[in-house]
Amino acid sequence: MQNKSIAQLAADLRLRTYSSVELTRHYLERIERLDPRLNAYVTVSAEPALAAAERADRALKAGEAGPLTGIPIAHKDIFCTQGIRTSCGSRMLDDFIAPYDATVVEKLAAAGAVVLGKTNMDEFAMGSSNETSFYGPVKNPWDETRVPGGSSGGSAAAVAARLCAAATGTDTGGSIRQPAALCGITGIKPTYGRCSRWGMIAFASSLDQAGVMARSAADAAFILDEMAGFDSRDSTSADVPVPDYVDALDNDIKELRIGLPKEYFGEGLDGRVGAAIQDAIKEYERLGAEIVEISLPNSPLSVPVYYVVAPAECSSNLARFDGVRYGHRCEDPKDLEDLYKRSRAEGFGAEVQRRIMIGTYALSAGYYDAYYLKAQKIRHLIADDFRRAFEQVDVIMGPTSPTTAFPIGAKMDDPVSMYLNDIYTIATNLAGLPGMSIPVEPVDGLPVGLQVIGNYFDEARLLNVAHQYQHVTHWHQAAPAGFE
Ligand SMILES: NC(=O)C[C@H](N)C(=O)O
Repeated sequence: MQNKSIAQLAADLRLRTYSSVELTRHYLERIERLDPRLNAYVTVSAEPALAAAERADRALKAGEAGPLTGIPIAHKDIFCTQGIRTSCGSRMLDDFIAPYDATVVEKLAAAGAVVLGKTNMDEFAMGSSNETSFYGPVKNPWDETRVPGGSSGGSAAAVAARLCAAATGTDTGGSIRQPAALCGITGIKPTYGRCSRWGMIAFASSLDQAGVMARSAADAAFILDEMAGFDSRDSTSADVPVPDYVDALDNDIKELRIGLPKEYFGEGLDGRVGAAIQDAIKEYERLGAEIVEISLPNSPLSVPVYYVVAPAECSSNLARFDGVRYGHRCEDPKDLEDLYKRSRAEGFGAEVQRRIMIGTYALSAGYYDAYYLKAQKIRHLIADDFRRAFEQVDVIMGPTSPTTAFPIGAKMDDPVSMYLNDIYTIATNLAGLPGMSIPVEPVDGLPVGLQVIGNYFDEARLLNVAHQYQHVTHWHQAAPAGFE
């Protein structure tokens, strides 16, 4: 069952080949048996999952089922779930149970999806390897000595290891696409504002966006169909009509114009990863696409710009965790200042503390113009590069990440080399554009992701372009040994 697509699972559920309760028990059994190897889940919510599966079975019997009714999924532990702990990968929220569901959670529940549990992640989504989690690193199912990427590493590993049919993720600088690439799955970060951020714990609010991690573009389309849309509770939510993503999958891609930014194929890119990407692009040429060389001249500045803007917003967003209202509170504080200081020092891990300090510094009087304001100006230049590129091409392609999955521990002492994992993904967030990662031919048995970037609100085209590749290749179907 775990290798079937969402469309196949939905068809089986309708024909009563098995019930949603049976399917849910099957996944729960796999999680119990296999997840101790991976640490992909922080919380498994077996009881509510089985109750939701029973409701789904009743809806299926009554003929009231939608495409996701009874399909078991997982949520990144950054989405608030009423009654189920939401830790955000942090000691700060180790015992936090939200009194409400995030809009994305609410929408998927309304569509009948069953939630198996909450997936591990880098603390407050800060990281590219899942090693900053308070709950310990996640292992990559393709090689358990390596990282799964991050910050949505638990979701990526759970999808790759068939411990759920699909999962939610969030992407601030690459957190859906990079782990999708490193775990050999399909991930889509929609346009900023496409999915509601309400109830999604904030890291950098002008960049954060929810999206989908699945085994194929078709599966992702089914989930995004239900997740996307305007939400009046999120002031940055986009009031733009949502097309039917599943309907668009089979569109013809002949004469598709693909832009290859020269900056994405230069120094820093592993040669064999680059060759795998070039092979995938040749496949697109065989499908009738036209290749255009383009330039995104300001994209090399995206990592430094991000590491001013994201920490600045993080330092402001994370100020709310003060030990007073909710979150970790230190024992026996002497006075209010002691309460703040110790609660925050004990509740936040090293990477989160580093970002709060960088952000506070960048926003402080006297430095604001030199850092934050300058970064915002360059952010506009980066967005302008894309605007010009999309006058010439329909989509942009390149590698998602410069290397395959690296060994656990390899980059933890060197934050800059960790940050460079997102060299190809961050510009998309700064511009607010949608991006995807899809698996291509692996290198030494380790997955490689092709990144596809689209114009604003062009998710339907991204999913269509990815689906057409997956129609003629089988990389997305490969399962890691031991998790088939
Ligand atoms: N949240 C993200 O998109 C991940 C990015 N690597 C970061 O550490 O900020």
